[in-house]
Amino acid sequence: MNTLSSLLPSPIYRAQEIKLIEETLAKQPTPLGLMEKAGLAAAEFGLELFIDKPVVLILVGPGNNGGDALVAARYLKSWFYQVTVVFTGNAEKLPPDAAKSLQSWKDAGGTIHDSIPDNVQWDWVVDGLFGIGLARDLDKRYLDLVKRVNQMQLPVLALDIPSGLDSDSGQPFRAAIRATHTLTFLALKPGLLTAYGPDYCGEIHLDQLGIEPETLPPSKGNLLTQKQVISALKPRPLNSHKGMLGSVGILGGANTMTGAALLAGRAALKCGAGLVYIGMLADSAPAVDIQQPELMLCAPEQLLEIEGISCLVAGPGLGQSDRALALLQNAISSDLPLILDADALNLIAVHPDLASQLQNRKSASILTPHPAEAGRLLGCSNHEIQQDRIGSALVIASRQNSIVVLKGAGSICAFTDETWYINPTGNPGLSSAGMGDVLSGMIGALIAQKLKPKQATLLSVYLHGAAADKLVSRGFGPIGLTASEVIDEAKHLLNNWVYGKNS
Ligand SMILES: NC(=O)C1=CN([C@@H]2O[C@H](COP(=O)(O)OP(=O)(O)OC[C@H]3O[C@@H](n4cnc5c(N)ncnc54)[C@H](OP(=O)(O)O)[C@@H]3O)[C@@H](O)[C@H]2O)[C@@H](O)CC1
Ligand SMILES: Nc1ncnc2c1ncn2[C@@H]1O[C@H](COP(=O)(O)OP(=O)(O)O)[C@@H](O)[C@H]1O
Ligand SMILES: [K+]
Repeated sequence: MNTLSSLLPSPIYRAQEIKLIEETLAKQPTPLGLMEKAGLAAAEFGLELFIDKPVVLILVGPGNNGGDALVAARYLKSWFYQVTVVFTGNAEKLPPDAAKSLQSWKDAGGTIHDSIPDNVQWDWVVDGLFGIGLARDLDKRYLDLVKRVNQMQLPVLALDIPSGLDSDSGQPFRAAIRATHTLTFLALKPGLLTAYGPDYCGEIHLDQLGIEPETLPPSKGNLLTQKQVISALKPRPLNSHKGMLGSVGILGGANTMTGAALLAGRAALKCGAGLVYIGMLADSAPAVDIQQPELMLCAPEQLLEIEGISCLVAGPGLGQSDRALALLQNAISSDLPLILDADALNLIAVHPDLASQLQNRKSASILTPHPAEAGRLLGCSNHEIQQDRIGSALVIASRQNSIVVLKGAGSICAFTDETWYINPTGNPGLSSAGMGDVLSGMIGALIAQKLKPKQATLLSVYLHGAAADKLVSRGFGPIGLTASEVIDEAKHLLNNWVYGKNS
């Protein structure tokens, strides 16, 4: 069994893909069937977690997730746990493997309750109501069970996925079990990792049921891991100079939003760009950033004339004025790698000519929308984006011929070749103004230092979240975490990853 942080690059499959894999595996002869393995793995994990907690409530649903729970119940009973099994479904309608598991449970002397008994104090709960087969809102009977379990405030081990959570989107179907632990089988599912998934899953563990990951079909989706993102990093040559480390140009900072451009610039500087220029639109733009005088501030029109810029970031505090529009047009028509955030995205959403200009760019474009910006780009609501974060990110990537980072818990990085990644780092401390500006500056810095746009994007997204996680682990958040703190921590982590020092 693996914890999330110990996973190597790990494939993520949507429910339909998992079902196909399951069908293929079911045809192969193995000493133990998949359900038996899943139930045993769950019971063993329960034993590991709750060895001193003997009284367990097990909820069994109407499909194969319920079958897993019945197998777990049988093992736990044989290990002298006091097991109460609740099954409210129709035994006649159980799928064949689950029906066999029910029979084995009964053969082992197990009994079934058709509702949660009153006046019993359980130590923990196994949630085996629904797994990847749930595709519609919970009906009242299951909704009541879910709510009742959530009110118990007990440790809950969810099998495969917390019941009620959509395993593709991470959205609850009206309600979902709030698990303290989720043991997922065979491979990761996106719903565990993005949108509300992390809120409902608790600690995620994976049991591959003895199936070697290499034998699984290739997946378009993968979990981002530290090992993968840092593979492109290498120490600087001793004989380096600032010209080798690239220069980033930031376009933004209109009236009242100068801070956004400064944050992007400081992030670019502290993530290693050799030179950083900021072209600010504000009427009385500062001539210098007193806190960070290394930044070179200029008029935005002047920025676009500077020779030797390696990479442009357009959007932090850009505003949507005519001047902003004209500058953005120029930025898009440049042949530099381009990161577009915030108002640059909002302008593209309302100017189809800009959108088509973007589609035809020869060099890399990286779009970093949050869900509301993504909704504007696709002409739909924020809610619709969140219902299908992966699909939405892929559509924007394909329509705009761009790399896309759909931000928010479990950020999705999507590419034009239809591959996608989910980022496991980050926390609610990042839900504060300026964090997106920092991310765009970081991507700019890494592209300027000659990382490939894909690698620069994946590394920045992972690093941004990892920096926030580190700060929270040291008590600097999540409440009140600031974008400036994230910049400094990202610098430390990056040095640590390259030079292996606890700097
Ligand atoms: N993948 C693997 O390799 C392995 C998979 N395994 C396990 O199988 C699980 C998938 O099993 P599954 O396909 O039977 O689906 P599951 O989640 O149990 O639910 C489907 C049932 O729920 C019902 N139902 C749906 N919505 C409902 C509603 N709102 N209200 C009421 N009922 C509703 C639906 O009824 P129907 O829609 O057909 O009328 C159907 O009866 C998977 O998550 C994992 O735990 C392991 O055993 C081994 C390895
Ligand atoms: N709850 C969260 N968990 C993980 N990451 C988060 C969370 N909330 C916000 N973030 C991250 O913080 C950043 C916020 O960006 P954005 O909304 O554009 O902020 P701003 O516009 O204020 O700069 C994104 O990278 C996003 O993924
Ligand atoms: K479940």
